[in-house]
Amino acid sequence: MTVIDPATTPPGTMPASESSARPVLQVRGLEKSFKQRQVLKALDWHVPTGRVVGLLGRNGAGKTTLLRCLLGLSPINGGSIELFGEPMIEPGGERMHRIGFVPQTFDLFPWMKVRAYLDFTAAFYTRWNQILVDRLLADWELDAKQKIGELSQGQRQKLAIVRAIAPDPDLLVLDEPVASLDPQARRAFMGELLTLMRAPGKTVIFSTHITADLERADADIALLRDGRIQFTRPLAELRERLKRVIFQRADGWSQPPAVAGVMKSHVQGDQAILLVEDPVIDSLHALAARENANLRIEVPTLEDLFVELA
Ligand SMILES: Nc1ncnc2c1ncn2[C@@H]1O[C@H](COP(=O)(O)OP(=O)(O)OP(=O)(O)O)[C@@H](O)[C@H]1O
Repeated sequence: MTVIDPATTPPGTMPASESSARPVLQVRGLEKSFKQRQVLKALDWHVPTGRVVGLLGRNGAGKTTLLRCLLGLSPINGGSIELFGEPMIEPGGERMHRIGFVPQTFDLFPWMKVRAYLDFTAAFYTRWNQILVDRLLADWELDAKQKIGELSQGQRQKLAIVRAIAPDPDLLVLDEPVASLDPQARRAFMGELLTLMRAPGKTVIFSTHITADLERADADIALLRDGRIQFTRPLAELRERLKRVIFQRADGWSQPPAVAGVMKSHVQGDQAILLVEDPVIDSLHALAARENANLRIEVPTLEDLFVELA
């Protein structure tokens, strides 16, 4: 498979219309290694206030590592992180009241009952929304009298989400928040997320492999690959600008034909399949005629994009 990195979009940049917005998060040159394994490499990322951002990347790409570094939960080896315009050095302080975090797994306080855990947590926050907590417990069928240790994985994830949303955070960070949820719960959760986002100044960053959820949230897509954020772009813009271009001919292809704006390409059977940004349709037709090939241009699904790019 031929891989050509996007030339038009430097890693971590935002579309011009958004780059001037006040960032909730600004990362510059972030380095993170575990012993000899470098996971994040000179990573730059800019997330403006008021967006829902879906962080995509293959297993082991470093999504959890990145989210933990952003929140000061994992020490970094280089670079800088600013949250709400201030350097992130360690978790804690007033700023942490503005951040909600849902970790990938939630296995704290197994001996505590759901209600006791939430009451205990509420005491640390000035903006705890008890009405929302009670509504979500009822809607998501969580038994307040049950011990956390006796909850299923999905129920724990729901509890972690309730706990993260209740303090009315300005920034909500979720690490695969819906992995254990059934389709109904996932849909309800995305609904809550979007409701939360309607308030001005709120930002959500969540990692996921479930592309349907990103589509439901109409999220910006940030792709983490090779230790860097390759791009952050609104889903609608990706849909509009990226096309799947397929050249087919009986003789097949030794390599995909050269096309301006190619992000990735490969040969499969008698087809050359290219992912192209802003394709020039007339040029593609001319190329197909020269190469004696049939041409097909498709709008890729987000899942196609993820498979091609990640
Ligand atoms: N505590 C750790 N010690 C050593 N290596 C680690 C540690 N945490 C993560 N890694 C390594 O860092 C890399 C990135 O892991 P990470 O969990 O951040 O990936 P991810 O993108 O969240 O993956 P997934 O989609 O599977 O959850 C992996 O190679 C992993 O083995």
